[in-house]
Formats: sequence, structure tokens, C-alpha cells
Amino acid sequence: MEQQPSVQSGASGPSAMDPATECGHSPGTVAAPAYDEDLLHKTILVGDSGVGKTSLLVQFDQGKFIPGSFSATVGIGFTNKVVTVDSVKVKLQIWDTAGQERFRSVTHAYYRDAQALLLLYDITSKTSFDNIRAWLTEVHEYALQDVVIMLLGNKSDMSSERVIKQEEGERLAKEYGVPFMETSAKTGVNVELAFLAIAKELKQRAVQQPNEPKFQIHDFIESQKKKSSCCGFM
Ligand SMILES: Nc1nc2c(ncn2[C@@H]2O[C@H](COP(=O)(O)OP(=O)(O)OP(=O)(O)O)[C@@H](O)[C@H]2O)c(=O)[nH]1
Repeated sequence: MEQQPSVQSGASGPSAMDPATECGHSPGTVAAPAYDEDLLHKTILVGDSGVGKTSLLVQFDQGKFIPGSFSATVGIGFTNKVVTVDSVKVKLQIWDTAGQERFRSVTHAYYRDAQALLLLYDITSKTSFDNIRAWLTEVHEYALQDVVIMLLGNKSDMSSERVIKQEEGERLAKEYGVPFMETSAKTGVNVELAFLAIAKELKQRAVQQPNEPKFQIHDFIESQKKKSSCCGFM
């Protein structure tokens, strides 16, 4: 695997190292393992039936929203998507699960080797929000211990039908120590950001050095949100 130019310069051995930068810990010259672009990161969408998992994936993959009658997912399916993070390609294999109870035993089997999990509720459905705790219990039972979890309050465009305040979502996420954002599969708000944050976290984990500070997904999301509100980034 080819190293990124910035990494190569730092990895070229002590003789090539500028003594000033050696002491100064310039981020551009610190030797870091190259990210393997062949890695495929399994990511799963879970949550009650009708919260918008399929729609979120379609919006992310194809940049469109298909309005109309709701047709529940049967079983499980996946879409491969490449996200560019810090100039490297991060491959996500995104699994869309059926939210209906009768498919639960099928979907549990897919939790086992998932590296990331997007847990959705619908801001217009109190039941879907209340069920998040049960979903998290399942996740803790079946998924890897260090799975990256993100909570998403979807359908943020439906403000007149909202029953769950944004602060309630934030509070719940804080309680479980997971990042949170509201999304709209219809307008696309925060959809790309959600997957980008996941991809960045997974990429950072893959190249993480033991003594390096960990990637702060919460801070990244907040900074990107600020960027988008000031400069129309997303
Ligand atoms: N207004 C609005 N409608 C949405 C949004 N996301 C999904 N929907 C609608 O909600 C309904 C359910 O969406 P799906 O994406 O099929 O839900 P799901 O979570 O995949 O459902 P299951 O496959 O049964 O688990 C559909 O009618 C969508 O058009 C959104 O962000 N805004």
C-alpha cells in the first residue's frame, strides 16, 4: 500500500528528519501507519420500522428521496460506498436492516462483525424514540464491544409533526456516550455528515498509534455543523 506524501516525508528515517521538527512534533512529519484503502468497514442501520433507514441510505448513496407509500424492508441488504476522508478512500459496506420485529433474529446475526452502527428514531414518533433503549440493549448484547455507535433523529424536515425535541435526543445520546445528530433523508440535511463522521472515526481507529490522542467524533461533528451553517458546506 502506497503511503500518502505527507506520511512518506515523515517516515523517511532519522537522517532525513529536521531536528527542529523532531522536537516540535509537527503533525505533517509524524510517522503514521498508512491507511489500507482495501479495508471494508461494515456499518449497520438499525431502528424501528418506518424511521427512515432505507431512505437515509438511498439519500446518501444516490442523493435522492423517493416519496410515497412506505414499503418495509424484508430481511437485510447492503450497499458499498466509498467516502473520501483526509484524501484517503474509506470503504463502507452499509447494511440496511428490517425494523420489523419478525426479522429481528435475522438481523442480530449481522451485528456481530459490524464496526459501526447508526441507530435511528423518527422525531415524529415517540414510540421509535422510546425504543432506542431497547435497541441499545440489543446492540450491547450482540455487537462488538467497541462498535462505533451514532444516534440519529431522522425526519427533521417534519417540524410541524415533531414530538421529540432535539434536546431529548441530545440528552439520550449523552447518557449513552454516543454522538448524535438530527437528519432528514428527505432534504439530505446531515446525511453525508453522519456517514463522513463514521468513516473518519473508522479510518482513525485503523491507523491509531497507542500514544496518540484519540479522534474526537463529537468535536468533529460540531465543527462540521458550524462550517455548514456558516458556509453551506452540506
Ligand atoms: N418527511 C420525511 N419522510 C421520511 C424521511 N425518511 C423516511 N421518510 C418516509 O418514511 C417512510 C419510511 O421510510 P423507510 O426508509 O422505508 O423506513 P425504514 O426504517 O427503512 O423501514 P423498515 O424497512 O420497515 O425498517 C417512507 O414513507 C419514507 O418516505 C425523512 O427524513 N423525512
